[in-house]
Amino acid sequence: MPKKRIVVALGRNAFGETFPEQQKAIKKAAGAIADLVEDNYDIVITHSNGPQVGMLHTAMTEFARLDNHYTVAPMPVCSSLSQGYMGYDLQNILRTELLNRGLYKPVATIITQVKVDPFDEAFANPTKIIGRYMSEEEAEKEKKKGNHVIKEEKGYRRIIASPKPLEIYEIDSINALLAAGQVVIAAGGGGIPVLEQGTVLKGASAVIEKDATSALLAEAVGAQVLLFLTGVEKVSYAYGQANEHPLDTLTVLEAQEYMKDNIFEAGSILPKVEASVKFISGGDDRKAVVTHISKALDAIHGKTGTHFIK
Ligand SMILES: Nc1ncnc2c1ncn2[C@@H]1O[C@H](COP(=O)(O)OP(=O)(O)O)[C@@H](O)[C@H]1O
Ligand SMILES: NC(=O)OP(=O)(O)O
Repeated sequence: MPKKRIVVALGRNAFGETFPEQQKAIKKAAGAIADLVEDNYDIVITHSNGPQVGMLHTAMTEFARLDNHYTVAPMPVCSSLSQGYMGYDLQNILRTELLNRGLYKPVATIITQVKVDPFDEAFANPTKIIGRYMSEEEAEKEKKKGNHVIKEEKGYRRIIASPKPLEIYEIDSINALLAAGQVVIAAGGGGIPVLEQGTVLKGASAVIEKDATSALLAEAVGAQVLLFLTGVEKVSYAYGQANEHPLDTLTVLEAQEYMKDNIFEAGSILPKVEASVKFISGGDDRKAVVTHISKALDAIHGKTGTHFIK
């Protein structure tokens, strides 16, 4: 049987928020990915980084404040750091999982830059939540540093601009590794946002929505399947309300109608719906599926998950 290509987008719950939590959580993700390797897929993994990039930026800013030998790390540098350490744990733990199953398959992380438009309206309208919950006092401090915050039920969060991903610069490297039969981890945290200035790529102070980049990545590697592994088994209609019902399938037309009616929550499930619609609308014989991280293989075999259809 010819091999199929799949892009697996791991959500926040695949990592936890601290280093020890991350190592534990990734074991589950590694199990899901190894199942897909055994199921004969060529795999590109991408992942969230909201909590991690926020933590890194706060930590690097504090170091710089405490010791003038250090300078503040700009947000795109923090994005690259998150790709590095999250990719490190993921490739390491996945390698072990594969070896324990008697499979030898190299796993490599690509530090990935993604083009954004300097005139993207998102730069004037920050929406992307990063970092942990903060107290009112901490939120005030962030505002004084020039950062943006919003108030949620459980506390305050930092928000940052989230421009649209336009192009993946390292796509040839990703495709070369895939062609060599390797598992690739790429475009973590939506990719490092960069502005093209002649021959220079200049990091932008932003965090790209990883669901949006996942669709771009799936297109660019010629994937047949885009799989979002998140915290729920299915996308629901009227999530959290009395009339909530999980959806086995969503046609493009239904999804578009529901999006027009604001049925899906921005910043969580909406970007997965948008990305799924974009991906399956772009070609034939494509699948986009949203499910819980523990249900990856079942969902791929059509036993659960929300399946987007034309
Ligand atoms: N309509 C919906 N259907 C299913 N889950 C929803 C819906 N609206 C909001 N959610 C919540 O959104 C979460 C997924 O968003 P998020 O956690 O931001 O994604 P990720 O797993 O990629 O980090 C789900 O686990 C669920 O808690
Ligand atoms: N970059 C990104 O979309 O991360 P989250 O999924 O953690 O928000």
